[in-house]
Amino acid sequence: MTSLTLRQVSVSLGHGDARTPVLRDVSAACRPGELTALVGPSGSGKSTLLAVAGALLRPDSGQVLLGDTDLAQLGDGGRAKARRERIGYMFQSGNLLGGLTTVEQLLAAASIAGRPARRLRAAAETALGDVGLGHRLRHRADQLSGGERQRVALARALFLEPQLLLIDEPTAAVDRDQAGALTDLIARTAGSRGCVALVATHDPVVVDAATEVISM
Ligand SMILES: Nc1ncnc2c1ncn2[C@@H]1O[C@H](COP(=O)(O)OP(=O)(O)OP(=O)(O)O)[C@@H](O)[C@H]1O
Repeated sequence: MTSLTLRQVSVSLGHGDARTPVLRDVSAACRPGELTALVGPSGSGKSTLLAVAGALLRPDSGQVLLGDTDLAQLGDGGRAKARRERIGYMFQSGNLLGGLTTVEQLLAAASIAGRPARRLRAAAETALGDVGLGHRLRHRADQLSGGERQRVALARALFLEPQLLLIDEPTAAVDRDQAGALTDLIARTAGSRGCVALVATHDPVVVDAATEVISM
């Protein structure tokens, strides 16, 4: 199983006078199979850390180890491959495609990742069943509630079996009951799949369910 280790990661963002140090020598470790909560005040750099961990942003210095691979050392092609093959994202807005059904959302992600989408329909339906959406396979994203959209985004992130699951504020748009259910689902999935789940959050429900907490 693969862990995520950040060693002395520093990142500055912006250009010229607006250039701002956002992460300074951040070190952290996340174990596979566990939910790790990433907490800190607004603006402390949680989303930036997720972007670095997810090979979306290269740090100015430091190591970002996914297993033995230092993502900070990879070129653009290597980082794109790592994103496609090893990392699943669930970001705040969900980023679903309005005109597609829930099943098609997952198949589109598979296609983008270069997987044979046509052969994965049954697996997509199972993944949606796993997040409690087996009765919403033909609904389009714009016909779903906020919580249902979050669950589609989670199913899509998990569908391609990533080693690393990065999640930004999963419970921001849902009620308490749904927040609990979604958090359980993430923790259980990380446990059963053995993937790292790193979750940026302000929500005590998520923090209580986490085995590790990283404070920014
Ligand atoms: N392109 C940029 N140029 C300059 N500064 C930036 C840029 N993007 C983000 N920042 C700054 O970096 C800091 C960290 O932002 P980030 O989004 O990582 O924080 P966060 O902890 O996720 O916040 P929140 O909880 O509000 O989502 C903020 O102070 C922000 O203003």
